[in-house]
Amino acid sequence: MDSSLESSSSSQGHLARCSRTCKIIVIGDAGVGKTCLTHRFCTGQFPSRTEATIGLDFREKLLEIEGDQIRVQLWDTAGQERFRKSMVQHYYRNVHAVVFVFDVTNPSSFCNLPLWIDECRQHTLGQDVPRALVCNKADLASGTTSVLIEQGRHLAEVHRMSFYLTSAKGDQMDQVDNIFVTLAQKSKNQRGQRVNECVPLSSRAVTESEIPAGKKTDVRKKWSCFY
Ligand SMILES: Nc1nc2c(ncn2[C@@H]2O[C@H](COP(=O)(O)OP(=O)(O)OP(=O)(O)O)[C@@H](O)[C@H]2O)c(=O)[nH]1
Repeated sequence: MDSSLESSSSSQGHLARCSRTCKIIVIGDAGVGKTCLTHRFCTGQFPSRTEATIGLDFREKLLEIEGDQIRVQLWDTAGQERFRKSMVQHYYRNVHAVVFVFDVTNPSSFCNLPLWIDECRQHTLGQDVPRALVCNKADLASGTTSVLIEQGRHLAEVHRMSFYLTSAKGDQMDQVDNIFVTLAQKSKNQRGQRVNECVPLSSRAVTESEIPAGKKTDVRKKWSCFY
């Protein structure tokens, strides 16, 4: 596992020859910090302002993992039911990994996790798809939140997911990186067992045309890491 790549013509050239895409969806209640986590991973910054996600925000980052270039596509989904209804099918198509997020200061975001896990199951995502459970806003954790954190750990264990206690806002960038890099690595290894070669860009699992209309260009303008 290595560093992420800077945007450069040489890396983009190589990417065109040999690239794998890893689509990771980030789901959970409204306001738990999905946008902030994905933004932090892609830019290294905590956004100064966010608005409720409508439908989907799309961000991506190029990683080099064990000598292979991986295009990590993060699908930051809407937490509010009214903003996600029409998009749910898009979220789950060709997913390689899933991140469930709850907010350490918001017990109901934890109580709702079984609903999110169930939604995944209904879209035929089995337990073999690498998944992580993230307890976010660790910078706001206090004595009273320790029970929720332990419950989170336990739930992750029951569902055989990795557990992370993170803050999109805190100093430790590594914590946030770990979530996505580890999932991308697991997904790569899993797929490597099935297909032991690079997937050409033109036939990769998630093509840009699959990103819902209206999301591609404006999101890239705002968020993309290497365009
Ligand atoms: N203190 C603290 N605040 C955070 C953290 N992550 C997010 N927030 C704040 O929580 C609020 C909601 O964050 P978002 O990232 O927009 O939440 P979301 O899950 O994407 O929400 P929806 O798009 O509505 O589903 C914002 O005011 C963020 O500044 C964190 O790690 N620590």
